[in-house]
Amino acid sequence: MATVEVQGLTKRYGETLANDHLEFAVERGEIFGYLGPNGSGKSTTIRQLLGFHAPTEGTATVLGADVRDEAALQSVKDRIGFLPGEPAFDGSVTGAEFLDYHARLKGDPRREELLGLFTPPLDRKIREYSTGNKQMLGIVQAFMHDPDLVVMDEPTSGLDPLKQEAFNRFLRGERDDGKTVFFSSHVLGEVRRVCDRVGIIRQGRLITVENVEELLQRGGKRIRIHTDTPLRAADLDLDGIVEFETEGREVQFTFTGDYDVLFDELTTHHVIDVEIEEPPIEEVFLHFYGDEHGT
Ligand SMILES: Nc1ncnc2c1ncn2[C@@H]1O[C@H](COP(=O)(O)OP(=O)(O)OP(=O)(O)O)[C@@H](O)[C@H]1O
Repeated sequence: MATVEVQGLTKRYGETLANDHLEFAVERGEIFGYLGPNGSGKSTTIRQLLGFHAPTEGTATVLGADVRDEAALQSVKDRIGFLPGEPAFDGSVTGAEFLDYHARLKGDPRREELLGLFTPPLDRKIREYSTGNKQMLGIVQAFMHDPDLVVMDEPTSGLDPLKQEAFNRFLRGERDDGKTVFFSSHVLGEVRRVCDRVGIIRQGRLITVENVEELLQRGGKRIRIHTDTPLRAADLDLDGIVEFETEGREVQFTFTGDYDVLFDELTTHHVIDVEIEEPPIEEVFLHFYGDEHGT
């Protein structure tokens, strides 16, 4: 049985259909990214997986427990770690006191190991913490009892790039040890660096579940080129160019075609500067998943 199995999961808040008959599974030993723009329904799914909100229709199982069955879910809770999107810390306690509290609830065999990697200032009151320090404290809390499944809502917001990389390395190690990680994000770059597969949600509906490599191939890259004479779209008549924009001697477009063909073409122009970036997530949704999924 998969570690997480979502079966027709549906959640309505009044008129809002926040999750619409979702179907997907997260296998043991994978890092699964749950990607979607703001308000698409990611946190709603997470709240149901953890039993905070009841599904309107459908259900999910987590480590074999049906999320509608409070007793079953309770029996697997100490095998689950959770990092909320906006952790509600009590600012008047120190980081150490916060971890002590959680340790009493579920244990902390990996606390010291995690504090070697993530370094919140434990003796200070949480109200004095920076966003990144709070995030690190939340990460230690989520993993210190050595859970089999960790669910995280936008985990790397606030971490600096070095800590983010340390976190990604740590997650890969957990995955290799057979742990399962489910995390939501609205940042394609965050998901691509660490996830094996990604589910894309938009307006409550699951658009696709893909391997990250496939997603990136479909998503293309945003390319910005500065030339000494203005380029027009017609000068770059290549397959795979969309969203072409020009401003003075700079052009920008999203490219999903063959890089060799693009670079050959560019040798016929005098290029002063080139930037290649991840496309904005909305563009991936709009251009590669199309309007039939609802805009
Ligand atoms: N408790 C609630 N009551 C009413 N509507 C809600 C509630 N929680 C979420 N919603 C609505 O459900 C939809 C999905 O919200 P959700 O928070 O799940 O999105 P999200 O993808 O997690 O967004 P973000 O990336 O901004 O956190 C939104 O339209 C939101 O306004």
